[in-house]
Amino acid sequence: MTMAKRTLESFYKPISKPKKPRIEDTPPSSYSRHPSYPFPIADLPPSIANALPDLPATTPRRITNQPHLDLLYYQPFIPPTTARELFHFLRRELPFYRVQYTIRRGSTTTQITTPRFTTVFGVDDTSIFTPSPNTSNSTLVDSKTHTPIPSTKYKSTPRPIPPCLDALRHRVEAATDGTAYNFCLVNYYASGDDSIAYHSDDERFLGPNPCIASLSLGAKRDFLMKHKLTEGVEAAPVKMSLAEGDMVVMRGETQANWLHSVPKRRGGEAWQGRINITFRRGVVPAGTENYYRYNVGEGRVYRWSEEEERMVESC
Ligand SMILES: O=C(O)CCC(=O)C(=O)O
Ligand SMILES: [Fe+2]
Repeated sequence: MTMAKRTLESFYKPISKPKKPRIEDTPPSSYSRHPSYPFPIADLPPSIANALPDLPATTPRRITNQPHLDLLYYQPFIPPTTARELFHFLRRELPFYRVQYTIRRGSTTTQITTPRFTTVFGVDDTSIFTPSPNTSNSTLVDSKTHTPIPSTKYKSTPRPIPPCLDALRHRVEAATDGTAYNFCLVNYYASGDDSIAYHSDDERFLGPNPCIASLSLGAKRDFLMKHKLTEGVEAAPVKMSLAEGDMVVMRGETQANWLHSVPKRRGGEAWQGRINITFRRGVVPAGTENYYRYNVGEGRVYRWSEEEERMVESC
């Protein structure tokens, strides 16, 4: 075994002891458990939880200057210090997936790997998790009869929104005219190579004129919108540079008429990673199946490693 080299100078300097964290800096984390979670999910630390009642940080700008477009733009919804802390917290504490699926066109099948990490919590309007102060006890019941859901109702395993995201949901609901959201989808774009292609968020699952609230944390990325272009409609494309803490709410006829995307990006700060959280209200079981199929899938669970500074397979 070789001894670690020390410079001559260092022999005359006292070796600094690693700093012991002060008790008040590191309150013990509490965790929420549920049989559907791959591991317990931490609750928000007081430094973030105590900042939530002050949201939104600004009043939104309403954008309706294009046909069928109805957006609310908060710049920001969450102020910088809290947004930074929330970004690191969620990246570290949530389970993520890199979903693979195949698409069949005629006789050819193509294997697709979703070009970002995803995760989802929630269940559509026809079912509800029984409210319980302890997440681990909450079970799925019919939202009308309150009788237990038969295990055959869903192929997927719906998961209750963990308290750390539920607290955020309450603030977002209060800010968006009391819209009740029952789904929380989270995307993690690890670098500029990660993206989401042009799409609209399907009316079939969300009902007509759905309201979708979309929060950005971490690296700034472009959010592009273009009209689906029905005959005789002239609409200019929209480009927004979404910064940490910003929130865009898409409402009214927006989903029915516009597509949106986050394109791949060279350079900039994209390599630092970006989290996007969308809150939505699913109305039919098919929506639940679709969201779990494409945002959780059946593959491996990933978890952020502070040591390796990347998503690693969780054991
Ligand atoms: O990352 C974003 O800002 C958009 C995400 C999105 O459109 C989606 O998850 O449906
Ligand atoms: Fe979307």
